[in-house]
Amino acid sequence: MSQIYLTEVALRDGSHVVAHQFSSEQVRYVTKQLSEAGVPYIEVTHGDGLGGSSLQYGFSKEHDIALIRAAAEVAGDSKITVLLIPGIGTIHHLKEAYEAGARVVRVATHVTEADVSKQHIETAKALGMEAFGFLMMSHSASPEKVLEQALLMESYGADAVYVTDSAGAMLPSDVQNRIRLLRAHLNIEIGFHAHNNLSLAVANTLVAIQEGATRIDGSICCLGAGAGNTQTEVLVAVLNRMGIETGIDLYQILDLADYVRANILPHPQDITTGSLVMGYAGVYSSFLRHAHIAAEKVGVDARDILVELGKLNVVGGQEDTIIEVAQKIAQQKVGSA
Ligand SMILES: C[C@H](O)CC(=O)C(=O)O
Ligand SMILES: [Mn+2]
Repeated sequence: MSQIYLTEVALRDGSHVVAHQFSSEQVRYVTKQLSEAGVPYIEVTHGDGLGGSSLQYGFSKEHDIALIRAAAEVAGDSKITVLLIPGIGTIHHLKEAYEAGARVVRVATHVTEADVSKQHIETAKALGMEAFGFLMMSHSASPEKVLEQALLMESYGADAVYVTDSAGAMLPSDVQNRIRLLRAHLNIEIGFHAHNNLSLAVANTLVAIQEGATRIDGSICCLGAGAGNTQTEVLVAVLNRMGIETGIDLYQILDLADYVRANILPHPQDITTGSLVMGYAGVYSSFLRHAHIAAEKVGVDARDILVELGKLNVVGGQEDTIIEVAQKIAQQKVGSA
């Protein structure tokens, strides 16, 4: 079986969990340990990507560029990766990130909107970066639609395309159908990004690998939005047992997990009722914290908000809808009392 290349996403997807309050010191320490453990790709950005620090998504404690620079200083042989959602992040942000030391970009679009990634992928390639497409909310489109959109990213010059289970809603058969179809038709590598909202992240990741994905995301201690991602240290142990090469040292990654658990995690990354309902209803994982805040503000059940957001097929970038939905539920409650 081919070598698997892991991207550690705790310093980006985990940014949602810490309300985007990572400091340069934390980023420097974690990046150095990840690099020494042999993790090849380390993603460092605001949870919503370059330019995400805003009223809509939450302000960062420190500028993305300062965090990227801190990581790049200690990254050794690992590559610093950034996430960019066109419209939130711009070409200007991408060039700044490159100058600060980022060498890989994942251009993330909603699964039906790959056409907006063209300019960003082409610019990244012109800068000499690796450029990957990242199709968010892939559970919500048919395998054929995911393939159509992945082919667009390939035609723009992407080096790989990720099937992204943003809501942690995919069943193993959903992963199998999508990765199998992509593997049969793409000439570039395929990646998979999971969320653990239904406790399926490791299992789904193994299905993706079995179907030919060679680029996998993990977050140490599950430090990612919702219930977190595929837990890096668990995945490394499982892949070791299966004889699949990752180049990552198990004991070093376990030591770092102990550090992150003791010093960074604000709370254990359990599958809470909120995150479980997200997987069940197919809601974007980074909405969890916003839904809890809206529920408390308006005095309604966060689960009702999440179920309604699932029905509305709300996508990333529509965070302002969360409070509107909460208010509507509160009004309905008053009306029916
Ligand atoms: C901006 C999102 O948090 C990207 C991501 O990690 C996902 O869709 O999942
Ligand atoms: Mn994610």
